[in-house]
Amino acid sequence: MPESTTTSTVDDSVAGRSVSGAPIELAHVTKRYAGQQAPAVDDFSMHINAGEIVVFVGPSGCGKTTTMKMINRLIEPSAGRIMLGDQDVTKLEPAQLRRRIGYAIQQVGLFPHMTIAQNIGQVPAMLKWDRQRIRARVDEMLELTGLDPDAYRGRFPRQLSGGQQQRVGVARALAADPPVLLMDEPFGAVDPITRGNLQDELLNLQSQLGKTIVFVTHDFDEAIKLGDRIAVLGNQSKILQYDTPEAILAAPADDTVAGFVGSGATIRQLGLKRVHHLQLGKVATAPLGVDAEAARQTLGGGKHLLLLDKRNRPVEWLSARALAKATGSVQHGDHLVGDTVTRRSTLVDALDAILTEGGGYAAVTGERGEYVGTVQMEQIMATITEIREAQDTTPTGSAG
Ligand SMILES: Nc1ncnc2c1ncn2[C@@H]1O[C@H](COP(=O)(O)OP(=O)(O)OP(=O)(O)O)[C@@H](O)[C@H]1O
Repeated sequence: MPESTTTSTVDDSVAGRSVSGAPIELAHVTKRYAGQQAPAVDDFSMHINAGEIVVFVGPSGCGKTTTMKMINRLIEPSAGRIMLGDQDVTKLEPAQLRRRIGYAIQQVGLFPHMTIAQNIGQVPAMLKWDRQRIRARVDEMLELTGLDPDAYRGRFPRQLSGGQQQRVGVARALAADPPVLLMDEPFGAVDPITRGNLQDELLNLQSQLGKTIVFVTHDFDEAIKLGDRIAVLGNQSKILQYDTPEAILAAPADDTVAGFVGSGATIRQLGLKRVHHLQLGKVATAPLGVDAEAARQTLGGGKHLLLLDKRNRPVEWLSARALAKATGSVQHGDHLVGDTVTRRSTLVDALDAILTEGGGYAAVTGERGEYVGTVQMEQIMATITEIREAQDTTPTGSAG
């Protein structure tokens, strides 16, 4: 007798990553809005692998959001079929669909009169989980998205920064452990530094969770950073190219896609490389409150001392010049650490952080924000030179 195979959606196609997501299949999907001549989405077909992040990128009004919202039936397709694993989404009950598909959007959409815990626990509550299980899940989700449960579960949305609200939005979308996550410009409304951090956190989370994620953005650099695959869409959601970021950058399918890749191609290639591809450097570090004389010995001939808090997180830079005048215990540096990167950050993020910091390098932090090393301007410049040299020797059109 053949061994029974489950209809489990686990797929090990994403190398080295655990996968809990389900594949999505869109077949000949069309959307016609009432009163519109042309369809907003015209005969769209796509297979999305389980456990991958697929980014829809394209000009405003091309149909990205409409296409995505048909997957969870916030918009009903006019024609075509959408399968989630082996289930036809049009045949699922709305509650079942919400459990299977998490949803995070730019406007976040947290309920202002509900606490953070109530917001995150909303779908589990709808699914009638018992209170203890909801409470445990809320705390787990807050931890996972980098918010201290004790500090945040009882707060209201207005008591959080924009970036923290986005984290709660992601926590809420993940609360019922759906295999699929739809994200519509979820980081669109925050400043560039917070945005870079949220992107890093999403990648970190995804490496643990392996969901199937459909992500909509206008921003091609965001697509390169997050996407296992990018779908470049034209009008009426026509798929101009659907491939890995590397393949699209190396060989854009047509002039429109090439226009997206644009003249900043070298910088964009830099967006494919991550900090973990580089050997991290070191600077002298010392805890806040260090004795000035001991700090001078630690610094030796270095230009800057990096001051760390109790949890080894970088907080302030202290220049050799300022340290020379210091006496007693050092409580402050001469400028705050403005931006840091993680090993998952791209070299574009690293370049940004280095320019923000102004000293020729930026601190790299680990999973809990602790200092692990530095990335230096010279390393970025060397990588740019390598990319340019490779471009000069790669014949056009070859996907290297
Ligand atoms: N409810 C609606 N009724 C009629 N037309 C609509 C409706 N929603 C969207 N459209 C039209 O459908 C097309 C696709 O819109 P959609 O919001 O999917 O595009 P998009 O690529 O997500 O745009 P953006 O990047 O600006 O958010 C647009 O021409 C839009 O005007």
